[in-house]
Formats: sequence, structure tokens, C-alpha cells
Amino acid sequence: MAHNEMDPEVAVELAGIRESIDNIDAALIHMLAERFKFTQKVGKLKASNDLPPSDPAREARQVARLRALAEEANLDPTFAEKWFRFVVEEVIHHHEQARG
Ligand SMILES: C=C(O[C@@H]1C=C(C(=O)O)C=C[C@H]1O)C(=O)O
Repeated sequence: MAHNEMDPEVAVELAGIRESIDNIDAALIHMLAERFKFTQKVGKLKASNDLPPSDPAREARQVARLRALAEEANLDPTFAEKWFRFVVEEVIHHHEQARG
């Protein structure tokens, strides 16, 4: 079999696994969309009460919690923290915009 050809049984197995990956990716997009809906509400609340966009103490608690959850789930805690900080950076950007 040529290097770039796939055994039909392998192709079927791969397609089945990829269906689950596609479902998980779709769920992640929906969960992120919901998370941003709630963080936008926090942004409005902060803007109308003259509170700062970021809350480093809350972030530190969340980082500790998520790192522990990642360890329990056999997910790299450094990756979990990177993901969280990436999302929070976008949230804070939204909160700054909400302040006008
Ligand atoms: C959403 C908030 O605003 C910011 C974003 C956070 C987040 O996305 O988890 C956490 C803390 C804040 O820096 C909040 O204060 O709860």
C-alpha cells in the first residue's frame, strides 16, 4: 500500500473517532459562547458600578482551582492555565470596551 493510501478499515475507524472529536469541538464552541454571554453581563455590571475590568484575585483562585481539576482529569495543568489566561484576556478586552 502506498505511503499516502489508507486501509479501508482504518479509514472507517478514523472517521468514527473524528465524529466524536467533531461533537466535542461543537460542545466547546457552545460552552464558550455561553461563558462569554455571562462574562458580558459581568462587564456591564462592572461598567455601571465603576468597577475595574479585571479582578486578579478572582483569576488567581480560578487558576488554582482549574489546575487542580486538570490534574485530576489527567490534563496538563500548564495547558489548562494557558487556556484560561487566553480566554480571560479576551474577556477583559470586552470589559474595557463596555466601560467606553
Ligand atoms: C468575569 C470576570 O472578569 C474578569 C474575567 C474573569 C473570567 O473570565 O473568569 C475573571 C476575573 C476577571 O478578571 C469576573 O470578575 O468575574
